[in-house]
Amino acid sequence: MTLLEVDGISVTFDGFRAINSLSLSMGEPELRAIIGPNGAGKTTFMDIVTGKTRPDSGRVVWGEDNRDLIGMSESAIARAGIGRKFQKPTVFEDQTVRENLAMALKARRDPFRVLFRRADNAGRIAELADEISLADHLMRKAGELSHGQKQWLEIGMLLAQEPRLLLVDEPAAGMTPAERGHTADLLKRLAKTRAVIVVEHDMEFVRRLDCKVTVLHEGRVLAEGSLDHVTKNRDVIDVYLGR
Ligand SMILES: Nc1ncnc2c1ncn2[C@@H]1O[C@H](COP(=O)(O)OP(=O)(O)OP(=O)(O)O)[C@@H](O)[C@H]1O
Repeated sequence: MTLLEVDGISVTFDGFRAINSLSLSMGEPELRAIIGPNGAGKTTFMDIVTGKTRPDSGRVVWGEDNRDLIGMSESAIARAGIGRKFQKPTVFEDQTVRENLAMALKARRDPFRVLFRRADNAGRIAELADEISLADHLMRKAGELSHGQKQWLEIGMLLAQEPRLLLVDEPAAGMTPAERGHTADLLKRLAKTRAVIVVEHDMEFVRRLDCKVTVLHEGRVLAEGSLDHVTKNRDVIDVYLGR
């Protein structure tokens, strides 16, 4: 089913059109990589979907009841089920992995959870830690983790919110090759039950994701398809070679 339908959005900053009639559709579940040269509009696209930037025109249609997200606050969009992972990890370094995950679970405002006071928080923390491969690190301070582990912890904290769509910005940046492989596997696993959009420059990483790729250029979709398909596209080659 279609979870997110971005329909003809445009944004202009001081006369410069950063997003130009961009349309894109995401299924649930689906894993999608968004690539594109610097300034292509990838960050602005995520800013629009998460409510940080309001487009001048177009619609962002969400979920079964076709709700238009435009005009909704960032927090309302997060509550509707869209989680965003920024490039830099923002975990609480002085807290343990367990405490970070517990805080993220507490932040989740689900009326049913409040009503029934779910006693299985410890169980959920264990599940989350397992999912992000930090089960053996629950008592460590987040500040002691490697860069990759911090990124996974933050993904775990987002998962505590049970998002239906996860936007992940350059997850492979700064990671060791082993961490990159692990992160690709994690994202592929997560995308089996939800929608995951990964914005990434590292083509080797995108190849490992083995998913549909959307190439952005000058604020619009230049090509879409498998990585092999888009990298054979003449327009894509020209853009990447700067011709
Ligand atoms: N708030 C703003 N004011 C003015 N121009 C902006 C603003 N935000 C983005 N832009 C411009 O819009 C264009 C798209 O930027 P954006 O950051 O979305 O690209 P990107 O694909 O994420 O690039 P990168 O890969 O370098 O992160 C760029 O030319 C950028 O300079």
